[in-house]
Amino acid sequence: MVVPSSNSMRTKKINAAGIPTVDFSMERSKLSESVIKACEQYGFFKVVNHGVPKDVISRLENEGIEFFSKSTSEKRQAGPATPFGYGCRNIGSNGDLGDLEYLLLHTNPLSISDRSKTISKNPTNFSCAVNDYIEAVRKVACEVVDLVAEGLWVPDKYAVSKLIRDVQSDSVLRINHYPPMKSSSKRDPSMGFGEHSDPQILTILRSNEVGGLQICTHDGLWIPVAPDPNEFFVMVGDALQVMTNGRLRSVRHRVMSNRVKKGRMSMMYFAAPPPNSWITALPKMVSAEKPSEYRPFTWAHYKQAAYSLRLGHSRLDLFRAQHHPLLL
Ligand SMILES: C=C1C[C@]23C[C@@]1(O)CC[C@H]2[C@@]12CC[C@H](O)[C@@](C)(C(=O)O1)[C@H]2[C@@H]3C(=O)O
Ligand SMILES: O=C(O)CCC(=O)C(=O)O
Ligand SMILES: [Fe+2]
Repeated sequence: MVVPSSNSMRTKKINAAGIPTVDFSMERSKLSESVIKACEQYGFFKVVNHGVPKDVISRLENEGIEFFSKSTSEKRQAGPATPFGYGCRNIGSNGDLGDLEYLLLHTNPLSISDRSKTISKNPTNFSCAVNDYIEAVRKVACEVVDLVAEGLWVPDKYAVSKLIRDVQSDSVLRINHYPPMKSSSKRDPSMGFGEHSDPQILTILRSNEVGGLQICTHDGLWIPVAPDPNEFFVMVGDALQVMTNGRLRSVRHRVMSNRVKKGRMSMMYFAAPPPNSWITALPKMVSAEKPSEYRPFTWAHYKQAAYSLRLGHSRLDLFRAQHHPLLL
């Protein structure tokens, strides 16, 4: 497959099978090594043998199918997404558009139960499906960051997962639906979700069997990701890049919609710390030879910056230690 790179329009034949797979049933020391390798190489990998029960995934998937099959006016009752709720075509509030509709939810159980009333005729079923899914993928996210800490020999192994498990955690869940493109559409492929990195610590992504996701390598080449509804994909987010002082870099990604009969549905858990947490390099990642690349900031500061910028902005650059506003 020939995939143009976003900025340089370079093209290269890419083997989609090149994406690393991490098997959670592997022996622990090998496991942490392979997580670090995948995170360093791509900031992206597939997890197999993750232990999340199939019904936890299918219950949320069915809720998503039911919601997105409603009429536009019914769906709009759950919107607009400011930032939470139902959104259609607008991604955020700064003019980014995509060929998708979505539900964005805060993972706080009270917020979920409140939102459920406008999303489903059976809010209890909806909240249960969402809460069970969040609990399961939070475990996967915490396991991944613990493996990262082990692989980097960080003394406080749970320093990062503690933030994700915190009751004040600002994690969010997003369900995206990319409707199938009409065969008369001239724009083939079209941009489902534009190029960006996720601001949080880590993203756990699952989709149905419809593809479209592409990741960008550190050399600027786009790789299509073959969908796998039974497994999860992990993405390194901006906050983990800062915590590892740039050793792991957040992955830029996008979704292209193609002329397919079925729509793509994806569900992302974005693992985030509480708003008042400081996002700084873990002490183990800083030395005289490798001083901190970023100025200290809280998650609330970072989110505020992210939400005031366009989707594709390389917002971490604004927090570089040597960054000077006049050099913008
Ligand atoms: C254009 C935007 C949408 C976004 C907030 C932002 O201003 C920039 C970051 C975007 C993003 C990307 C990853 C997640 O999908 C998301 C929920 C997030 O935390 O940051 C979205 C935001 C959004 O859609 O509200
Ligand atoms: O829908 C997808 O597969 C990815 C979406 C995404 O990157 C996001 O919501 O941040
Ligand atoms: Fe994303």
